Amino acid sequence: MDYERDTIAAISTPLGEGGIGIIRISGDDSFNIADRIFVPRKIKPCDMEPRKMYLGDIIDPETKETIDEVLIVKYKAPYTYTREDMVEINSHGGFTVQNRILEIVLSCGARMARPGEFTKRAFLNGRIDLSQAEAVIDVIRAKTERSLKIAQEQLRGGLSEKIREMRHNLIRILAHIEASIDFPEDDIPCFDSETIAGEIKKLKEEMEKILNKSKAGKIVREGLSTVILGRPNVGKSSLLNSLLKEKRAIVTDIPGTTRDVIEEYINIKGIPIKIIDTAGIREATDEVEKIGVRKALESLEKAELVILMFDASDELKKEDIDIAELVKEKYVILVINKIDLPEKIDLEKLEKIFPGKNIIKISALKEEGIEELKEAIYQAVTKNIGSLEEGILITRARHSQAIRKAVEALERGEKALEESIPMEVVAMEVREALEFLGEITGDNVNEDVIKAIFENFCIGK
Ligand SMILES: Nc1nc2c(c(=O)[nH]1)N(C=O)[C@@H](CNc1ccc(C(=O)N[C@@H](CCC(=O)O)C(=O)O)cc1)CN2
Ligand SMILES: Nc1nc2c(ncn2[C@@H]2O[C@H](COP(=O)(O)OP(=O)(O)OP(=O)(O)O)[C@@H](O)[C@H]2O)c(=O)[nH]1
Ligand SMILES: [Mg+2]
Repeated sequence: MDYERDTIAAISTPLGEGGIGIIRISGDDSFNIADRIFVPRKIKPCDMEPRKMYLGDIIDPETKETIDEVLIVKYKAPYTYTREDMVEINSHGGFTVQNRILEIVLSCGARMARPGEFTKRAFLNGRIDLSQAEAVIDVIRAKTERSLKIAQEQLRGGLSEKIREMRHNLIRILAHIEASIDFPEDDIPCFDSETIAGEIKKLKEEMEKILNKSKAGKIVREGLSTVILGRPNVGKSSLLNSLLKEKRAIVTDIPGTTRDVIEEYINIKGIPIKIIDTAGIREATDEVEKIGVRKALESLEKAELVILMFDASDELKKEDIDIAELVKEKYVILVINKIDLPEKIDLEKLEKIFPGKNIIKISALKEEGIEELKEAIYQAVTKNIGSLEEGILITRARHSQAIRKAVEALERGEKALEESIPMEVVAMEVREALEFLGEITGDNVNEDVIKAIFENFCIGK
């Protein structure tokens, strides 16, 4: 796969007020551009040692106007992030100053980098594989220390190693199969179909074990989406606020206050939980509220966990029961709010609707029972996803799909073995499995997939 060899530039730090801002340049022309726009205090860029910082000024080569006092670093290929010549300009961190410097760099012939293009070049130049490149953005977006740890492990090459090892084993199996095709009369025991079947089974089980934890991986990377549902005024927004410990959502005693869907992350023991506050569900008459209710129902569809809320200080109403019907397919935590007020709710009736289900009693207003609720959410997560601790964790649907397809290919291979279909067919399936695993590391992946991955990056990465 080839790529454009032009020189690219971007602001790699967030735009806005900051101590320092970094503008990055990568490509053959990087050092030339630096020479034209940097006036050193002591050493000219062409005489600068790589990876050393030098002080000087960025000037506009047209007007000779000084733009900023900066530190500049030169990186000589191939020992760089992209494996191309690179320059980093450490300017003051300000919107105008950084943009001005970028414009000057571009006017000297660099092209604005597309999202993820530096990392894409690191991948295309073979410094990192595709799963490591994906880990770069996962590190940046990690929501909890647990997410970060897993992303760092993947960036280090942990997943790549595992995939390489499994591919190596597949190649070994393939060699056995091919030997049995080429020399069928040689009755060497380790080449018989039973041994091959055993080897395939072992590898398939290993892949299945990884797949079993893919849900956990996805949750650690993306968060568990948890929707708070209930009829108007039960205290959904109050609960969101007390979980966040800030007044994020509007709370009033008017039923139908929340209309938009509000999403915020909380961290429960290192697991990111996306809490979604929604409009109270009822037969709305108001046009805006109707849209809110529709959005609430859409959130329910996508949610992995439902916090179903009832008002302890009020009777169970038809609306409550209708909502209970809606969540039947979901993992539900029952919450009774406003326990600081006299209890009016018919708990027995509620228990009948949800037999055997634990009910958590809280007061969102007085912040009582919130820790118990968090513990229940954590329990729901661990019940749902199992242990996070040991072994390799895959965090992306792209990875689990590839492994699933590899497992399916191996299953077809096993079936062919059982049915004594020619060994060539078995070999073909093993080769397929090999290719699917190669999608993860990018050894075998099409350009559209690569494009889609890097499009999701931020600019300057
Ligand atoms: N200023 C700055 N800070 C940064 C980065 C950067 O590019 N610039 N990084 C970027 O995101 C991260 C660091 N990651 C990096 C990874 C590899 C190489 C690199 O040059 N690798 C070469 C040389 C290895 C070596 O000297 O040991 C290589 O692997 O061949 C640079 C940065 C975080 N902080
Ligand atoms: N006494 C008491 N009042 C509460 C509690 N939680 C919420 N409230 C009150 O109940 C009213 C409704 O609270 P909200 O959080 O806006 O309820 P909601 O479910 O988001 O309502 P909608 O957005 O209209 O669906 C407000 O007046 C809150 O102060 C609680 O634990 N105890
Ligand atoms: Mg609300």
